[in-house]
Amino acid sequence: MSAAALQTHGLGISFGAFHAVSGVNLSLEPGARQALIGPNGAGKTTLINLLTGIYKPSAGRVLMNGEDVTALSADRRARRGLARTFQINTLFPSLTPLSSVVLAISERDGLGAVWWRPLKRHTAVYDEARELLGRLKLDALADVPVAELAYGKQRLLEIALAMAAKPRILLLDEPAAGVPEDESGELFEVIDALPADISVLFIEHDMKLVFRFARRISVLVTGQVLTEGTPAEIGRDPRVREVYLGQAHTHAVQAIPAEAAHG
Ligand SMILES: Nc1ncnc2c1ncn2[C@@H]1O[C@H](COP(=O)(O)OP(=O)(O)OP(=O)(O)O)[C@@H](O)[C@H]1O
Repeated sequence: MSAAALQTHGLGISFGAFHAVSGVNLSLEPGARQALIGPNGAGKTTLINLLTGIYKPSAGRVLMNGEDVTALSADRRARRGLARTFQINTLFPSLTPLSSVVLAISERDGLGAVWWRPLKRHTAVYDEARELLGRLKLDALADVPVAELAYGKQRLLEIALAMAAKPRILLLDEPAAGVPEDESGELFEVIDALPADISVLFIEHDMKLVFRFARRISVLVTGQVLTEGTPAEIGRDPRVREVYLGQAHTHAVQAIPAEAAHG
């Protein structure tokens, strides 16, 4: 059996006496489309920060493709194929999608400013950037300044920038946050259609999107994994409904299908 793309054993972090994440065993299979859900303050972003190496854990281990990367910096993990996006937009508003992706590819390749390159390499970077924009359904908008793009398109561009690093694992922190409902489905369709060998873990509060796109769901509550399973298993788990009751995301409870679509 091949090793999980990403795995944690007993992962935890405390801020003073507060255990923000504790005892987390998470496994992301190759090609996963896995959701990480949980009420506000459950520790989802903190867990992503532990996975990427932004935070050093107080306990436990992180493995990529079976190799222990717990001691590696965020940079080293990124170079091994771990990429992420943030809850908040981090784009340069005056650049175009094409120039943004060209810069990201150049950074990956450790190359300096693109205009100093031999023409052949220069063309290859632009070709790769255009192909990536096409994959993210942004090709028609390649030359429009970022500030003029619909917010859903900006969020897709963030994913394009993460993809420019050629990751094997992609962590998406609320990719549809702030995106109007009519655009968020399309955004997740693009995520779903990313290459099958890329493992995706996404944080998402909208249960309709979670149950439509996740093949597996991990539920985090007060820093611990309450349960993990297929959408069908999670949809019929009364404990999951219970943790959402009384939370700001009460509307999420209604959106949890009794019989989830995926098996
Ligand atoms: N650097 C830090 N120092 C102290 N406490 C922190 C730190 N980072 C996170 N926390 C706390 O850890 C808890 C988990 O926060 P986190 O942002 O990971 O939750 P979340 O599940 O992502 O929430 P949301 O869904 O609202 O984004 C919160 O109580 C938060 O205040």
